[in-house]
Amino acid sequence: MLSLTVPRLALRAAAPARQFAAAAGAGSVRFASTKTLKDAVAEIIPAKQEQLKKLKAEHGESKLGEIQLQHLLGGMRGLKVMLWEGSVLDSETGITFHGKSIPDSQKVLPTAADLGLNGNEILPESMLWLLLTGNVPSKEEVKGLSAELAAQGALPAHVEKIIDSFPKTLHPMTQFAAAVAALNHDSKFAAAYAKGIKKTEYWAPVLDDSIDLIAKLPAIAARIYYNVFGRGDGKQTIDSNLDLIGNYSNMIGYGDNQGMTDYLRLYIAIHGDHEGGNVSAHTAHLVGSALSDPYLSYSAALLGLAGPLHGLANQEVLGWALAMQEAVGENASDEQIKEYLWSTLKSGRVVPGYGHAVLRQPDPRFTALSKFCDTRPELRDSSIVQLVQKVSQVAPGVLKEHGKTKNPFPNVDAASGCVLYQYGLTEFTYYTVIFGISRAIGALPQLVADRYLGMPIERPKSMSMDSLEAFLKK
Ligand SMILES: CC(=O)SCCNC(=O)CCNC(=O)[C@H](O)C(C)(C)COP(=O)(O)OP(=O)(O)OC[C@H]1O[C@@H](n2cnc3c(N)ncnc32)[C@H](O)[C@@H]1OP(=O)(O)O
Ligand SMILES: O=C([O-])CC(=O)C(=O)O
Repeated sequence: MLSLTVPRLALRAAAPARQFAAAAGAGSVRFASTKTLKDAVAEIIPAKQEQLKKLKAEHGESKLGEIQLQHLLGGMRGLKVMLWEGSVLDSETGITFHGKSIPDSQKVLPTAADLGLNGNEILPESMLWLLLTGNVPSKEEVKGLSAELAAQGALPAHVEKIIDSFPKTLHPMTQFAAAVAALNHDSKFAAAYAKGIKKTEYWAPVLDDSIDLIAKLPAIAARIYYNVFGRGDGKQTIDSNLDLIGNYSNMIGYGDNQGMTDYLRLYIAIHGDHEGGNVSAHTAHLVGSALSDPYLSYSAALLGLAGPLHGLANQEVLGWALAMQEAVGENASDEQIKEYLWSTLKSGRVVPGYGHAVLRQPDPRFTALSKFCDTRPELRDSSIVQLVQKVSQVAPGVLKEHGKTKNPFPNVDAASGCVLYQYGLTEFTYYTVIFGISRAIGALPQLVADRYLGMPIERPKSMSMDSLEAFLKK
């Protein structure tokens, strides 16, 4: 890769980006299509700030909807109350990342093969670049980003010690969130804030911290896996020529399994962002609005992801499907699946992996993961993958008849775990940790945007029932 150490300003072509060079920090710069992610973010900031200014000036008092009591009591469903740049979720067509659907992204984003690596799936680095900048990166840019992440992937000793001190019985997500929070020991943003950095410059150390955190997530996750389940290399070795997930797959002992490594790339790329209102993304944004650094903000997000109605559902799905398999045998008929679904519903539990707060059609992420299974004989022939796919055909009818859920179709969590299981990663209390590596790729770019857009501390108004009654009487 071409890389020259020259003064950054001398090479920068776009005039509006110059004012951000100081915030981006002096250092080396790569020519043309090998610009760094930080350069690429600096370039888009002036236009983004201008867009926000114009929106405020022209529409500051425009209505975006009406707030009814049912919104306050119903988890604020459908209220347009957050700015989120990376992705938008449509209830019928699903997620788009800067306007690109999952199939669009699969067509244009650099893959493992594009970087000369084994595998054909999108690299999460490519998705991260798209989410942060709105642009499709070149292969060279992705390669540069992979190298940057590999260079920062090793854990500080104090974090290793903290992870090693946890009892094996502590849920992997609790360990994950605690280890991520402890990385804030070295937060560049927290240190810069303590020294009095200007508000207009916040975004640069927030981006530095975000990249550093994403770089370290695989090693944290792999160390937890090793400590709790005794699997993986135990040392979290990083190969500087590999992509983020190639390294992660090695660390957890799957480096020789191309199917699993490629599945992890796809999984982590498409679980990254699901607009802003979901519990994990919203939490990162909320905590970040208090100017807590990215490590603290993302640690809080992980604790939300660990809930069974959100990310933990993928763990729940596997446990539920295996219990069904145990109860009815390997080749369950539609009738047996129906009966099992009804027994779950009648016992007052939710069917994990089904329903969604926004989507009203099958989740396109479920479709993408199912398509991955269709292309691989080892997955096509797997009894657990087949069972999960059969359930996805039977459950919507049962859930419609049950008549409660607004969306009877599978969400992403219905599909994600069975592939891990088939590849031998059978410890399903670990599954949400993999989701947690991914969600950083969506939640952290918005923290960077929040800071370059100067978004304020989030503080909605709450009401007691008495104050609501008094208000409504008026
Ligand atoms: C990555 C993700 O986070 S994707 C979601 C992962 N979570 C799951 O798969 C867990 C199962 N699904 C659910 O619990 C829900 O569908 C959620 C949490 C995803 C969405 O919740 P909501 O927006 O409140 O759903 P909805 O408005 O359709 O709920 C209406 C009723 O249907 C019920 N319902 C919703 N989904 C299901 C389901 N899968 N099984 C049984 N009942 C359900 C709700 O519990 C609610 O019942 P209630 O009126 O007695 O409280
Ligand atoms: O959008 C949601 O509410 C939940 C979800 O699917 C996600 O966060 O990926």
